[in-house]
Amino acid sequence: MIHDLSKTHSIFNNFMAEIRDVEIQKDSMRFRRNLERTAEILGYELSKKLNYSKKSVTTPLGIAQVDTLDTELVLATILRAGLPMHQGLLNIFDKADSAFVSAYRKHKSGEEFEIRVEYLAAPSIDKKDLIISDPMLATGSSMVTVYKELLKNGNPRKTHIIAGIAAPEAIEYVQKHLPPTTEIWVGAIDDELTAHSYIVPGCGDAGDIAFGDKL
Ligand SMILES: O=P(O)(O)OC[C@H]1O[C@H](OP(=O)(O)OP(=O)(O)O)[C@H](O)[C@@H]1O
Ligand SMILES: O=c1cc[nH]c(=O)[nH]1
Ligand SMILES: [Mg+2]
Repeated sequence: MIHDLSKTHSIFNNFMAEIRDVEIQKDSMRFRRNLERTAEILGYELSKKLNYSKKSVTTPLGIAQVDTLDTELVLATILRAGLPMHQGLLNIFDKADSAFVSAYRKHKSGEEFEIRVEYLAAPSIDKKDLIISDPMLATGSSMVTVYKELLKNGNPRKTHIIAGIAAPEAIEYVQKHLPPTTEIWVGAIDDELTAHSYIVPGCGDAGDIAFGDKL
């Protein structure tokens, strides 16, 4: 199931507009903070689909019955660009465990590349709800590769994908390779990919904007 927050009028779209804006992007701290707050909102929307049960809370004046979260979560993200979204998710799911996976495009010839994973630091994800965040879903190959890598640590009960901007190709690819129960929470779905697999209009290279050019 796909949840596209651009379809709803909310302040969320102002944050997405700033993420895309080539002038505002020059302020990398603002870019990172905007990714963080989009993840907070996407995570909040996702939280409505998790499991809750009533608990008694002692207040200074009595006992309150509150429906609180039961679902055990693992928040996974893809280095580098996923880090600000990861922080956003941790801001709201503060009891969750974290998983970090690196993924980068290793170019073979011209436009062709494969995804290389060289770092995985993850807890058991067995029977937990797995949330994988990444600001960009372009071809979807980083996401699918990382998901498969995480399966070395168990089988999640359910998987959620949180992304800022997605290309239609990536949505199709993720849906083909992840279980049918997977839910995709996305800030916007754009038109197309360039020959170098960049999203158009997208926002450019999210990792470089957030953290600077790499050699
Ligand atoms: O859907 P895909 O075609 O796999 O592309 C999307 C990936 O590209 C970006 O990372 P990048 O490889 O630029 O690494 P970075 O975070 O270090 O910049 C982005 O954060 C995704 O991980
Ligand atoms: O458009 C894109 C595609 C991959 N990675 C990015 O950061 N942006
Ligand atoms: Mg990048």
